[in-house]
Amino acid sequence: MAQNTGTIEFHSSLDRKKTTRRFEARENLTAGTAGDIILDGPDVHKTHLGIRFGADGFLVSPAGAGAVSINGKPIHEPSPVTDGDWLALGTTLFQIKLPEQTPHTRPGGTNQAHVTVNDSAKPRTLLIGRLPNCDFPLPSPLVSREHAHIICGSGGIFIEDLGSTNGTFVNGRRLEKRVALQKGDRVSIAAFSFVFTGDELKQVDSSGQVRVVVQGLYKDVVDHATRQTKRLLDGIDLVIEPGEFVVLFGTSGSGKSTLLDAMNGRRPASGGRVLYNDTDLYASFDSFRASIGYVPQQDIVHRKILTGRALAYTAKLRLPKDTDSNEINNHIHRVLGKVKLADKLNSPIDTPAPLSGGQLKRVSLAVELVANPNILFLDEATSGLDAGTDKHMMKLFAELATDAKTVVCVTHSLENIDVCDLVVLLHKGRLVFFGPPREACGYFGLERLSEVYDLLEDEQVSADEWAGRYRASALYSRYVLGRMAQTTGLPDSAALAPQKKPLFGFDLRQAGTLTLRYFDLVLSDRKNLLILLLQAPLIAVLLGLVCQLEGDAVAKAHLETTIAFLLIVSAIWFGTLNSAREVVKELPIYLRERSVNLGIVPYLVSKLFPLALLCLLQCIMLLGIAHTMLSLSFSLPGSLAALFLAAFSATCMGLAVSAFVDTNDKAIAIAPILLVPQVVLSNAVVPLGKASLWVAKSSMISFWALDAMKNTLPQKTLALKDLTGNPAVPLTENLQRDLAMVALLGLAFILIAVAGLKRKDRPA
Ligand SMILES: Nc1ncnc2c1ncn2[C@@H]1O[C@H](COP(=O)(O)OP(=O)(O)OP(=O)(O)O)[C@@H](O)[C@H]1O
Repeated sequence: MAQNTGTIEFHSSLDRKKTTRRFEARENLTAGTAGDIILDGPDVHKTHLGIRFGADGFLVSPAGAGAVSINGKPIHEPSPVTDGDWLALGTTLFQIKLPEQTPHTRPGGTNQAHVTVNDSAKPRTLLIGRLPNCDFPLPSPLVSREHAHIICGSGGIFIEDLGSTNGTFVNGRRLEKRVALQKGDRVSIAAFSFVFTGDELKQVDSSGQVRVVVQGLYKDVVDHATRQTKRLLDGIDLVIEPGEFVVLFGTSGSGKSTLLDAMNGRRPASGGRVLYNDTDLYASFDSFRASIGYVPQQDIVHRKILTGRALAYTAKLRLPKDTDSNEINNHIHRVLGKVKLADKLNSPIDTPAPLSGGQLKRVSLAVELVANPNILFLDEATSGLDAGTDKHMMKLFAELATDAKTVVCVTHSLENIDVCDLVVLLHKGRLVFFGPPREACGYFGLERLSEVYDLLEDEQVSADEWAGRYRASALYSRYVLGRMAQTTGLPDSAALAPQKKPLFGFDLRQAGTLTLRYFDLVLSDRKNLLILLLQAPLIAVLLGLVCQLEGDAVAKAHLETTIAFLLIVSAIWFGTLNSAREVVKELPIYLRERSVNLGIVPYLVSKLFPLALLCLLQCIMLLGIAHTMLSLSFSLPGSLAALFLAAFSATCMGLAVSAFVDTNDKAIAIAPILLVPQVVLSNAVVPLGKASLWVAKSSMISFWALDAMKNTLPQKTLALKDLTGNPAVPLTENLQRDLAMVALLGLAFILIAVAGLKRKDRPA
């Protein structure tokens, strides 16, 4: 029997906005940026689509010149749409939902929710990608244009990744080669999950939304002070439905950050489980990595560059390689609009007109939203903000949740907690309340929720008792047990060990983007750059004014050796101080990017290349001025090579320091500890004994660089003998070997820097 009314929903892939319209029978409407139904997108026309509801359901057709396709097939006439279809208006995809219609497979077609892959005896290859014209369009910025192939042949059904940036995963394992799909296999691409039923790849979640189940979670650590095992979380059970905004609060030290990090996989729990859409998070972490948004307490944005540029670099680092500049600009406009900073696109984050604390937090949030995550974790994202800004931020988080993102936020401020769907209250690592905020006061018998802290601190009732009371409550039955009952069994993938990140993987594009960003940062901080560039000429002029090359040939040779020593020490000083803070000063950003997809080697290369250029400029000025003022007799190319290599190896030493420490102060404090031995063991200040000579040869840049400098003196100077008959300029090795040793030490420091950064991968 024909229905009199029908509802159609358009879920935008751009911002996950849902647009719903109820139709009367035989009603005709248009959709577009100025149609009866407003649908937005970069190339959506004012009236782009005609829609008619009748006895055959919904029929859509192009209403003007704009291209329309359904599931990748262009249409020119009225064509039916069914639940789960992907409708493309230009390049903007909308998933159609027909709430009153049972989902079914389009006959002979490729309905997105249930893709029949072996309905043909003929071998065929289906393309999965983010564009509408794919056989299998997955509208997410994290999906590559040509992401994966499904190959249906007589030997079975295979899946193959096409070199995508964010990977194709089968049962939580990133695909490295073509594999045959087995019944029950879970395929994940970005936040989309499918189960292979034998003849269908069935989408198990809609539009990539995330449902979180936390079951029996506990976390043990060894307390460094007492050497005893300490339980930070105990028996945590929660279920968060897709699109819910959940606030985590509790007394100080109650385990909020620990729980947040256990739920997002940054610091996994010791036991229990965390499921995202019924898939074990820890076992399949790599498949979720790119689609989890995380805003830590510290800002994750470089302050020295323009807002739009900071976001563009993030987009280039996180989005697939084939994302073009138009798409990146669209994403930047989308996220700045979302965090209500559209007018700050070309504003500097820091000077001359710094963004406010709230605006800075919103930029950090925008950084995370660039990849359009489906689940967003915010750790005290409103701390330090005034009450008004806190309110705006909380409302913003609630709006993000209405865009079908699951949002979990730790906060201390309870003033604006009403805007969230559910609150989690922790006390001494135990769950003492999980339910709607408006029910919390009634549950605890309080007038204001802020009084709950005093109630919990009252030692008469222990944390275990509070947890027990909650487990016995109707709220626990409704919000934990009731929801938990809808969770399917633990998937097989839970048994898998997480894949290790390759240590020496090198992504040229990533290295290029990071290098450009680093150049941008160095050039934006003009005052600092000027100070760095002025150091060398100032020292060179000082040397030129103080030193006089006087006396006989031997005295002059000794003086030139002393000047060489001073130049080498200056170069080592420049190199170390140029780099000693370069990692640690951006540690929160490094850690966040590393947790997504940052490679250690591309990261270090991006630092080394600009810093090498800086060293070269400094050494040219240092040597050029000193050489001219003092008429030195060192060969210019040879001595420049020795100076530059010394400065560069010292840069590597500074990076190694920066990679191991966790604060700027520590980096600055350690630098002299490394620099003083370079002076003492250079073989220029004090004569070296057997042991000290061995230490100098095996670890001192200054020892080999000074020997290299001396080797560039003219032969007649090197042939001079002093009064005792010994060479006036004693040498240890020839120039090539000296330079090779300096380079080798630089390489060793780079390896130490790699080890320091690798160490930071360990969860706390
Ligand atoms: N690695 C660790 N070893 C020992 N104790 C730890 C470790 N990590 C956290 N803790 C302790 O566990 C407790 C919970 O820490 P967590 O940071 O999760 O609390 P929180 O509720 O977020 O605290 P706050 O509100 O003060 O930020 C704290 O008492 C903390 O000192």
